[in-house]
This record gives sequence, structure tokens and C-alpha cells, in this order.
Amino acid sequence: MGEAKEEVEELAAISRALSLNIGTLNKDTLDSMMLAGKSANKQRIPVILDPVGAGATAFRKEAIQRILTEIDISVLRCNAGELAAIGGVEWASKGVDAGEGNIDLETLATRVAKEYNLVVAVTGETDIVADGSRVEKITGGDRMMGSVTGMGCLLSAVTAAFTAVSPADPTAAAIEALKFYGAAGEKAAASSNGPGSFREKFLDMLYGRKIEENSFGFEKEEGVDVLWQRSSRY
Ligand SMILES: Nc1ncnc2c1ncn2[C@@H]1O[C@H](COP(=O)(O)OP(=O)(O)O)[C@@H](O)[C@H]1O
Ligand SMILES: Cc1ncsc1CCOP(=O)(O)O
Repeated sequence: MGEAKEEVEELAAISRALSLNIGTLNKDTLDSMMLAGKSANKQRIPVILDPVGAGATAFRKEAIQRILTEIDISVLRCNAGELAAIGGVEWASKGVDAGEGNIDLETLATRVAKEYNLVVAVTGETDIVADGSRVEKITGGDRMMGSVTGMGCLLSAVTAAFTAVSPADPTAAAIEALKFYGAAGEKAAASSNGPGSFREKFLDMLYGRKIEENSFGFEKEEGVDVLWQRSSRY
């Protein structure tokens, strides 16, 4: 939520996870992200990176390289086009959209995970989580999720909340976040008529949905409201 360089270090220090998102990148916000990321690393708070439009411009490519090199990232949450840009492979993508290409995403995700020592959560019709030694595929969700701008950014924030309550196991956190998010998308799509009503129903679903999987240390009755309470220190 913060981008002023005067406060981001403090904000990061009172949080339990930091989500860096380069959607509206400029030189000042990049400097602020570097400060926030380093503060989070110092406090051992997990950092989630959403490299929005990573391959779209030289500025974004350089920014992502700088962030990945200087900040310890726990989870890189991206789409296929962004992963291809980070991995330096050919991909036909324009702006923030995933685009199209012909690469083995599991192999690429594993390579990027190893190279930067982080968990890759690459999303699309099928999501892939790779941490360098293990790869998990997550299906589900609904194609409507690809029709609403900001769904990836919101997912990165939700992934940060899951990682906040499981900082020692970001792989499990990313997997559970994706399952949770996809299930919410399916439910919302079942009762919506298009992207407009889907968006509204999806937010309600995120708020009210119970976390059904119990592999993550939650009680069955706990919902996302509890997750948020646990993920904010104050
Ligand atoms: N065709 C699809 N079918 C099912 N789920 C999808 C589809 N497209 C995107 N999603 C879901 O939407 C969410 C956002 O992913 P994505 O659209 O890849 O992000 P981004 O906005 O960064 O491109 C993820 O949970 C993903 O699983
Ligand atoms: C329009 C916009 N503003 C900030 S990021 C962004 C686009 C990326 O959003 P997403 O990839 O989540 O659809």
C-alpha cells in the first residue's frame, strides 16, 4: 500500500509479508521497492514479487533483474509471459498479458527457481509451483479469471498473506494460496453472468470462503478473515 520512500522501510518492518508489484513502475517506486525489500529481508519477512509486464520494456527488464539480484524473494508470482522474460526465452507477449509461446513451463519454472533460490508460482489455465526440487500443478479456477484485470495482482497479495502465516515453507503457502484462489474463482463464476458480476462475486467469495484443505495448519472453520488477522502484526 505504501510507496513513499520516507516510510516503506518502516511499513515493511511492521508487516509479516511484503508484496512488491511493478504494475505502475517508475524510478521512484522502484527505489522505494528496493528499500522496502531490503528492510523486509533484514526483518526476515517473506517477500513476494509480481513482475507485471516483465518483458514489455527495457526499464521493466532491468528493474526485475535489480530486484531479483539485490533482494531475497520468497515467491515469484507471475504469468507465463513474465516468466519467459525473466528466464530469457522467446515468447510472444504484449504488455501485461500472458501471451503465447511454446516452452515447457515446468522446466523453465524450475530453472528460474534454482537460479534465484525462490519459489516460482506461474499461473494461467493450469498453475505451476516449482521450488527447484519439486513441481506441483494446480488445476481449477475459471477462464473468467483471465478476463478481469488485476486478478494476478490480487493473487500475489493473497499469496503474500498465505506466506505470512507459513514463512518457513513458501512452497506450501503458494500451493495453498492457488488452490484457495482457484476454488473461489470457480464458485464465483458459477453464479455470475460476465466479468462485471464475476468481479463482485469473487471478492465476496474471497471474504467468506473457508479454507477447506487442512494441510496448512488452519482449523477447518477458519476463513480468509482469520488469515488476514494472522498475517498482520497489528
Ligand atoms: N483460463 C483460465 N482457467 C482457469 N483459471 C485461470 C485461467 N486464466 C487465469 N486463471 C487464474 O487466474 C488467476 C490469475 O492468473 P493469471 O491470469 O495468469 O495472472 P496475471 O493477471 O498475472 O496474468 C490464477 O489463479 C489463475 O489460475
Ligand atoms: C492495470 C494495472 N495496474 C496495475 S498492474 C495492472 C495490470 C496487471 O494486472 P493483472 O496482471 O493482475 O491483470
